[in-house]
Amino acid sequence: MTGWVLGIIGGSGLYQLSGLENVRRQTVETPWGSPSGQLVRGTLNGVELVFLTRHGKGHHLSPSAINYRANIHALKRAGVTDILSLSACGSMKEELHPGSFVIVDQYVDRTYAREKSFFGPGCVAHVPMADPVCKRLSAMAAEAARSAGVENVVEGGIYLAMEGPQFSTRAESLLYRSWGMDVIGMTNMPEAKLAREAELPYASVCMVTDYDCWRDAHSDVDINDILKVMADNSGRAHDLISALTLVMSKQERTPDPAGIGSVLDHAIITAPEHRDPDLVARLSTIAGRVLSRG
Ligand SMILES: CSC[C@H]1O[C@H](OP(=O)(O)O)[C@H](O)[C@@H]1O
Ligand SMILES: Nc1ncnc2[nH]cnc12
Repeated sequence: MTGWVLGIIGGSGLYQLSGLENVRRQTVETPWGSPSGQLVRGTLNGVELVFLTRHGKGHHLSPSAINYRANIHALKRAGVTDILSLSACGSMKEELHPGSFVIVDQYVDRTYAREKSFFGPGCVAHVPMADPVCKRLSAMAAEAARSAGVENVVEGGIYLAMEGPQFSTRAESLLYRSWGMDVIGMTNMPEAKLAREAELPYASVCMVTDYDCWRDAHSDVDINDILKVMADNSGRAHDLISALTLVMSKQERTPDPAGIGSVLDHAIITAPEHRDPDLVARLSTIAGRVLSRG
């Protein structure tokens, strides 16, 4: 064992992991409600994995209905050290053709109907989000994607997170393009923000399924086309995960060099005597490390 416990959040088209050994399923509840489904634990290449399907069994949760706080809490409670997200996404750039894997490194968050923080009245925290993903895990994921034979692996890119569930209008799509966005999806926010609050390094592999609707009116994004491309992508996503665990199995985990694991040290600004004891209790898994200091 090398200290890595990899949490995997599987998005559209990635509903289970194959090849896991010693599989255990856990139904968990959290102070924020229920996660999307059971946690599936097991080992791959000797590395402990905890898998969660983002949209739940049979894809019954829309992006706005996903309980992102419960998902991140459940993974933290399960002892994961790092989170890898796998997502379907639309492309905003000609060169990011369907089948490309973009390891995004920035976000523009346009979602508005979701709970975005574990903190709130009675315990306020402001964590840094300038670099929203873990550089180390992203680089490892990119390397793993290349060894899985993905033809176009792109390191870095801006993900526009939209509320959905409807796809964008053509005017919106053209606007996001003019902003320089690379890919578009509906789920990585507030997931990445919550992972940061939970002091968990997060990286996101975005698998391009379509050109949204900016490019060619004859091939506007369509859910059936997305699912066909995802079916192709999911084999490579499995190979990527396997390659990533192989690297992890040979490398002892050290704390994230960017300090993500201690980001709450200076983020909580509510004076101890003004903290809401109920919220503090709900925060014990996420922030107990610092809140217990008083
Ligand atoms: C099924 S296409 C739209 C859907 O797919 C993406 O979800 P995920 O990130 O979980 O793969 C996208 O964000 C939308 O929610
Ligand atoms: N074009 C698109 N817009 C938003 N989410 C997506 N997921 C996959 N393709 C998408």
